[in-house]
Amino acid sequence: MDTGIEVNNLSYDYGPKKALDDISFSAFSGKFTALLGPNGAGKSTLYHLLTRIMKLQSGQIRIFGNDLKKSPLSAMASMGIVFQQQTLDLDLTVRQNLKYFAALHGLPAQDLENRITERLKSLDIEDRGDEKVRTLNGGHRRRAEIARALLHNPRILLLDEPTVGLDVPSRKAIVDYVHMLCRKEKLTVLWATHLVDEVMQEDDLIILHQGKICAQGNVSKLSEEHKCQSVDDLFRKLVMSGEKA
Ligand SMILES: Nc1ncnc2c1ncn2[C@@H]1O[C@H](COP(=O)(O)OP(=O)(O)OP(=O)(O)O)[C@@H](O)[C@H]1O
Repeated sequence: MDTGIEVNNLSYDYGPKKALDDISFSAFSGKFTALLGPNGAGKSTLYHLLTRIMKLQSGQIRIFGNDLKKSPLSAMASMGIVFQQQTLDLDLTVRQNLKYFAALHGLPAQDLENRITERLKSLDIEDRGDEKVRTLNGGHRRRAEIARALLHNPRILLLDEPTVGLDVPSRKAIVDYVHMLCRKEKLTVLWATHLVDEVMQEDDLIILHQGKICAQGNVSKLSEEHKCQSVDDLFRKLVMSGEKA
């Protein structure tokens, strides 16, 4: 199993506020790694460092073995990103948004229409392709953003709380789709959430709390080790009670 993301001894502070405190973890190809943490745990800070929106202060990030600081372009080219805040242009159609992204990233024009169609089909929104994003509901907007993030066939998909504000069926559809995609395309998925029901038994889990990792590993193994029946139990035990893994 290839290591898509390797984070070593990463710390980040906003002045006196320590947002990440010496965290280390790996995320692997073909694995859905859930980064679970309550509000303020440090999830967005980590995503901003992984996507180079913010500069590293201390620690190291490797993307498929390459230091993100030393080889930023190849690392970034292998990433698809879905941010917490929606970033589609509401007055463009779904297809226009995807084409604009392709142009910005210098993707070849050849066969682009077909590739867009394929991605929209796989997310079950092909019929909405020529509609302005403004007319779409939150779930369909999110699917369009995922289709866009996958257009350049990245090996890593980073999603920062992608289901915030969605209703339960839309949430479930997106969670299921990304799990399926992860298996099928052997993607390294890092999925930040504060919702325990988005994590499945076969996933890898990182529990982040107040900038520190309180547990990490395969969900089934962690549940067994901590004698927990569910991710919810595990989260309560480790985060609420402050027990260390
Ligand atoms: N620009 C900033 N200046 C000062 N403190 C900040 C800043 N951004 C984040 N923080 C603090 O750093 C900590 C981690 O925040 P971060 O946004 O990374 O957490 P999060 O897990 O993504 O939370 P949320 O789910 O609410 O977005 C929090 O205590 C937050 O208040």
